[in-house]
Amino acid sequence: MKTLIKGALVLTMEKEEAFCGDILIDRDRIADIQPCLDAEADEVIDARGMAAMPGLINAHQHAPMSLLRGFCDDLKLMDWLDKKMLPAEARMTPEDVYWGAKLAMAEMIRSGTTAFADMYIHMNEIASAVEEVGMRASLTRGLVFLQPDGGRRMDEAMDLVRRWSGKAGGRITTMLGPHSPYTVPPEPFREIILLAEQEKLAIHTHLAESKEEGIKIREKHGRTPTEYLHQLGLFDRVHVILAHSTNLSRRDVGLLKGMRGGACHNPVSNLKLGCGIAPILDMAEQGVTVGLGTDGAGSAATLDMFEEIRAAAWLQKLDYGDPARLPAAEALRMATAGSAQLLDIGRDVGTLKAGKKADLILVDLRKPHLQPVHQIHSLLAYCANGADVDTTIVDGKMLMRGRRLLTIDEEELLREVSARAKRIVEGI
Ligand SMILES: N[C@@H](CCSC[C@H]1O[C@@H](n2cnc3c(=O)[nH]cnc32)[C@H](O)[C@@H]1O)C(=O)O
Ligand SMILES: [Zn+2]
Repeated sequence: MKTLIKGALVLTMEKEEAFCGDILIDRDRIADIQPCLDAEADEVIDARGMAAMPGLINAHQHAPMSLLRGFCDDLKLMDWLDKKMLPAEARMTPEDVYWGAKLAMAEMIRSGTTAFADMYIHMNEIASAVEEVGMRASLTRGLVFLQPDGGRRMDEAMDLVRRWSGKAGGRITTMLGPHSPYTVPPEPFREIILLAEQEKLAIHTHLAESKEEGIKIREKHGRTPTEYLHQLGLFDRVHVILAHSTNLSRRDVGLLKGMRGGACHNPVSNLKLGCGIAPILDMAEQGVTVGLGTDGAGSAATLDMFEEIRAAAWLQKLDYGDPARLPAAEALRMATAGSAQLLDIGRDVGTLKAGKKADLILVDLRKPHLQPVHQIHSLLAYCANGADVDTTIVDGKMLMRGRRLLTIDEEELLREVSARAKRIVEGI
């Protein structure tokens, strides 16, 4: 199966400049990108007036939390989590999680996201939904060690790894997910790191999201959350995704130097929960990879990565009082190549290049807010919204075309989620 995309404004993210050109997709991979291709193809997409760019990659998500969107906003992080999210999650059945994950994927595909990293429960259902829908995902079972559970969570974590690593034609990968410094004590954290080393798995965790977390960890361990994880050996032994990394001192940033993986910045969630501005430019200066994510829709509100790109840029400009900080092209790079590196799939996705997987989107520029086209990076970073995405392709397969979802029955989806969401939050 060959698809030829004709006449797009192509932003490869490999080269600085965009150019008008054609993209040939052969099965799951990009076969060629040239100003003009005269190739045979089973399907030709007329992409004149559209920008083609790598699919956006959401490097930190709790997909089924879409069922909890808008149910308890404007609360402090720890209250939000302990009093609202955890009780609601305790009521979620595996089927709820399946439909919640599908709801999130419908929104992600509609807004140009092609891959995501997820940490949640009932991972078997999330993996099945990913397999069915056609997205790419790095999945982890979130591990919280506040009460003894007889090893159930760890068993589920390894069950996910054994069952699903490399499945769905390689679209699904897995990691281990110790939730955070404040929910995982030193002993289990050490064991997880050891297991990750032995099994060659990466780790996905939350770090230093709120000021309260800093106070908690100092009381318990006499150090900052970053020092705590550093002392456990996390940064020099395995590939890690560090979600948030909001409250980091200069010294903390120094401790990340040389780490594999990097930080996933979630600016909208940080803004909404009043958590602070992550020092992502300091991290990047130390050679630490920075990617972008939304966090679950419970905290972030939407899963539109264009909002994150914009918020990331705005926050750095505001923080430094300097509009030259985090220019448009760099913010776009974080949401594509940066996040791809965090998911450890940078060889295959994150830029458009012959030989790489065909994970890409077409953004329709024929709209008043996206004209005229002086500077395509600026338009995409500062003016575009998820709703401007016309076509979403993952692994060479069309998941949305002309804004119509091709692998999800939206009517059925909306029916399922409204009844389930109501039941889950009743009385909380
Ligand atoms: N609660 C699960 C394990 C954790 S899954 C991932 C967890 O992260 C939680 N979560 C979502 N967003 C955030 C955030 O911003 N900070 C901290 N935790 C979050 C989410 O509610 C979910 O409980 C259990 O009992 O086994
Ligand atoms: Zn999170």
